[in-house]
Amino acid sequence: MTDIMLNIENVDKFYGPVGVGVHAVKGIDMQVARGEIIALLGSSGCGKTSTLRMVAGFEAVSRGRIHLAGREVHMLPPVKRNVAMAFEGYSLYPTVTVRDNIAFALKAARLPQSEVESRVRDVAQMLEITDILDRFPTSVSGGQQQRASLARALIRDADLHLLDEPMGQLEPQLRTLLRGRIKHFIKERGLTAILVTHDQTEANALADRIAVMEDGVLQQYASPAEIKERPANLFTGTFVGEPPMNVFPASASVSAGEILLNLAGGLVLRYPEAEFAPEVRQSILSRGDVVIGVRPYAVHRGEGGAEAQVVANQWLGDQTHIAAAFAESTVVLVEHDRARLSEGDRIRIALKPDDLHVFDPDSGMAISHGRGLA
Ligand SMILES: Nc1ncnc2c1ncn2[C@@H]1O[C@H](COP(=O)(O)OP(=O)(O)OP(=O)(O)O)[C@@H](O)[C@H]1O
Repeated sequence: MTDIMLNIENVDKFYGPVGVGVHAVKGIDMQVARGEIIALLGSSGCGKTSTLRMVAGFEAVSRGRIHLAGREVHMLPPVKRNVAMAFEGYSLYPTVTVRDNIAFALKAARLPQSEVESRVRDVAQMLEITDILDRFPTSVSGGQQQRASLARALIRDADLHLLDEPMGQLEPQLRTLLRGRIKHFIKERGLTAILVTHDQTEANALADRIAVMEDGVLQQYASPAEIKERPANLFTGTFVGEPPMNVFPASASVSAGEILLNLAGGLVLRYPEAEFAPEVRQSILSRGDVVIGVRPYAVHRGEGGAEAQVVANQWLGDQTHIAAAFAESTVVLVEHDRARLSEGDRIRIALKPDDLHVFDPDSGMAISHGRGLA
């Protein structure tokens, strides 16, 4: 049986009166296992910070319940929840050194001095802030303050660690280095952590599971690989993945043993019926109108296929992004080598059944991924 550390049950957040105010979080259900790292990922205003703050106790829960480590906590004040939190604006105490800021909770818990010292040393080394430990917060940079705040949270023995955009102010190189170290630190100590981020690279690199949010709704809660391979709906399909998934409206029909996907501009993709499982065929054909999605890495140039006309070709140093006019829209392809293509060149592109994601155009829900049902 999984050991559940956090259980968020049907939680809503209204700013203002329930049912009337801003409905920032809508009926979220989420469980986090002990030792798991979760990323709350979504665009600005999707409700991630509100969710985190309700778990921490800084915002009241409008509806629903939250259990942490077997205790019902949603009515408890923050100090009674045993949660450690690092977030922007959660300022360090200006009158004590960075070292004393980081050590504060451990000293308050009366841990032996030698243990406090060694734990501060470890976390400071991990976050590359050893050299500023004896300075005061106002005399260090924003990025250093952010790491000190992160250290202060990570050093604590808490049931849950909440990290809100913990690396937002750091240089990309340092962020890449620290991501790996922070993950190792959390895993080595068996901590349970929720990270809020709008950076999908960070979510993919750090998290065991990603909770994708949009418009206050939990859109999908799954491992990074599953979200990429089996997006639950058009939103996650197009939000997660860089460059984003290509999507095209299509109407599906069958003719002479072939499935036809009729795209805009009279473009028709043809597949032998046997390329799709019977239940997938039936599901697609019964709807007729669908949206098909294909990841840029899965679009291949070659013989056969459908024609597209290059509108842009960019070499990014390690990969090429090609954009081409296709089905009265644009298709983006990623290739690993430099492509000798100019604007206006005609290419043929193939979309394999294995790489097609099919969605319901009304609900946005996934119908199939590759040859199997969603
Ligand atoms: N105190 C508040 N009063 C009224 N509305 C609020 C308040 N705080 C947040 N909101 C609204 O609730 C919604 C969700 O906000 P929230 O801060 O949780 O989103 P977010 O995904 O964390 O965004 P960001 O990444 O920009 O911080 C937004 O529409 C926001 O304007």
